[in-house]
Amino acid sequence: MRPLIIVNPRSAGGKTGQLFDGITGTIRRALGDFDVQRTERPRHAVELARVAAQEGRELVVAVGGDGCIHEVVNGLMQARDGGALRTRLGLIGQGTGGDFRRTLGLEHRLEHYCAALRQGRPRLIDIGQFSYRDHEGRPAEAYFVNILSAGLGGLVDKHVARIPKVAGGALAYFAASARGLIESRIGRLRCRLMLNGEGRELEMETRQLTICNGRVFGGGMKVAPMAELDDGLLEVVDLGAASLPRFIAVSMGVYSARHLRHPDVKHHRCERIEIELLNKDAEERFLLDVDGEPLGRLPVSVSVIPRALEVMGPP
Ligand SMILES: Nc1ncnc2c1ncn2[C@@H]1O[C@H](COP(=O)(O)OP(=O)(O)OP(=O)(O)O)[C@@H](O)[C@H]1O
Repeated sequence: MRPLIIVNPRSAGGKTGQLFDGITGTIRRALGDFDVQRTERPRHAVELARVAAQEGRELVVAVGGDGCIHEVVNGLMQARDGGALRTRLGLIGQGTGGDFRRTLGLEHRLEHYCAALRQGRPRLIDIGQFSYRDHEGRPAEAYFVNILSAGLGGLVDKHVARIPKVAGGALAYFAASARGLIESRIGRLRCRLMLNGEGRELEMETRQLTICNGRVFGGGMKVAPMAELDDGLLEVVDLGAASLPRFIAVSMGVYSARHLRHPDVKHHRCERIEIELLNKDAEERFLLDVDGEPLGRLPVSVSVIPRALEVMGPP
């Protein structure tokens, strides 16, 4: 069957919708004939990708930002649960963040994306599976491909989603981050980690705990440079509970991965982690950021599914 291209026309502040027709010729030269579906609403890409995999398509390409990739991965994984195992994921990054493609080693240029689709190396990568509470407090389950975090990141995402991006994505992120920082609360967490069949329990105070399959989040922050997409492991990075000025200094270090040498920052490794928030009064401000999307809140239980999905990486 022909590849399906799923386009989020709203990504990159709506630029993708305007630009896509202009790049179809280049994509066709790389892929041959394909079908296109544009998303009509949030989470529509989950449905489109699931049906595409159930129909037996060999390749589904996400054209959009990290949110679009997240949704397509969720659709492919839902289909995989029903036995549709062989659909590969391809990427043409169009969003503002581009965090997942950085771990994959894909440069943000159309010819590089097309080369990966045409002659790329299919990589079998791990996928995170998690159960959580949605914004209304109802139990829910989903998958992530890059990074799930609890704390400040989810609060920032919530504000990003509410700020109109007319003034530009970067300004919206800056305003949302500033507001998130001011409102940020320290979470008192109880975590249970499993590695090689052994469990251990940790209590910690933190403003941000990240559970990483990929390396980069927040539009270029190298929070887990040690993460490998296919090692069957999750890297857990705790950014600590410092006062705001010190926490901001730690966070700035994440852009160059300097944070790992900071005494406030702790690193753990696991195959599974359960996280519970002990100070329930912080619940509304200690939120989940999942592949850049504000999905809900704690408690969360996360496990890695080793080598679950094939992705077209660079040649
Ligand atoms: N037709 C649509 N109308 C409104 N929202 C949509 C539509 N299609 C997808 N979305 C939503 O757009 C959001 C952002 O998508 P995406 O991540 O692809 O772009 P971005 O935010 O520009 O990029 P990045 O996440 O890399 O910064 C997602 O939450 C997705 O659910």
